[in-house]
Amino acid sequence: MLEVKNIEKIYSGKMAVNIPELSLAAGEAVGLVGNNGAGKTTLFRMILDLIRPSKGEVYSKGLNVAQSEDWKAYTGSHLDEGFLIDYLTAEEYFKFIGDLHGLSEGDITERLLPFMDLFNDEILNQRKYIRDFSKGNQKKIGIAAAVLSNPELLILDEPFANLDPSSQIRLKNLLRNLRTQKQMTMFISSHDLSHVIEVCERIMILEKGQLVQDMQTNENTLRELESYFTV
Ligand SMILES: Nc1ncnc2c1ncn2[C@@H]1O[C@H](COP(=O)(O)OP(=O)(O)OP(=O)(O)O)[C@@H](O)[C@H]1O
Repeated sequence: MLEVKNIEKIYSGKMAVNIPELSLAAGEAVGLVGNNGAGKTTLFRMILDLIRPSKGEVYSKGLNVAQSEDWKAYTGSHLDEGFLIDYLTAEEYFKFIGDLHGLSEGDITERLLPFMDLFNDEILNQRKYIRDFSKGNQKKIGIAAAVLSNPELLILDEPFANLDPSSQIRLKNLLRNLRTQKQMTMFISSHDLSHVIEVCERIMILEKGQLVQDMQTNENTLRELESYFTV
């Protein structure tokens, strides 16, 4: 589904990302963990062609993301609130995204149903612009918009950040359901080790721009990660 080949990103002479090889199979859910500044967002930005690598290429289903637009039709992503249109209401934004994918109002309503628990009556019918929502609620809007098109590939940067504990658990369950019901391929970065392990069957550790570990999740993974990050 996704292949990264010999990718490098250099900022002001400093290597931010340096990954010779990385691939995600269709249907796989992969968690990306790493300390602040490890390069997670930079990697996602290159995968989504939001920034160009200094060297190397990203292929989505064999298409070079820098040379094709076709991958955008089956890719959903939310990296930060910059993805949102903050002068729209949540409903207007969902309609905008739905229109891009040819969805009717009925389709949008139906596809938002699994988000009702997560939305907690604080997102729809609020008569306010996205810019006036809390950071956590903006994140919920962004994640729902990313999932709205029922993408084959879903990329989320720190989806659990800024969410209260109940919302984190609801989001975790929602992502797990998307995996099992729709076989969505997922690439998710997180500082929340326990949640990301529960959603993803494979975990990669990024350190100073390099992939230093790539492991299948099992009952020991949380302990292994905690000991890795204990300094
Ligand atoms: N536009 C930029 N200009 C210069 N340096 C940048 C830029 N974007 C990122 N960097 C640098 O690249 C490195 C990786 O940053 P990145 O934001 O990708 O890390 P991250 O793993 O997502 O961190 P965090 O967990 O704090 O969000 C950092 O050293 C950062 O300062």
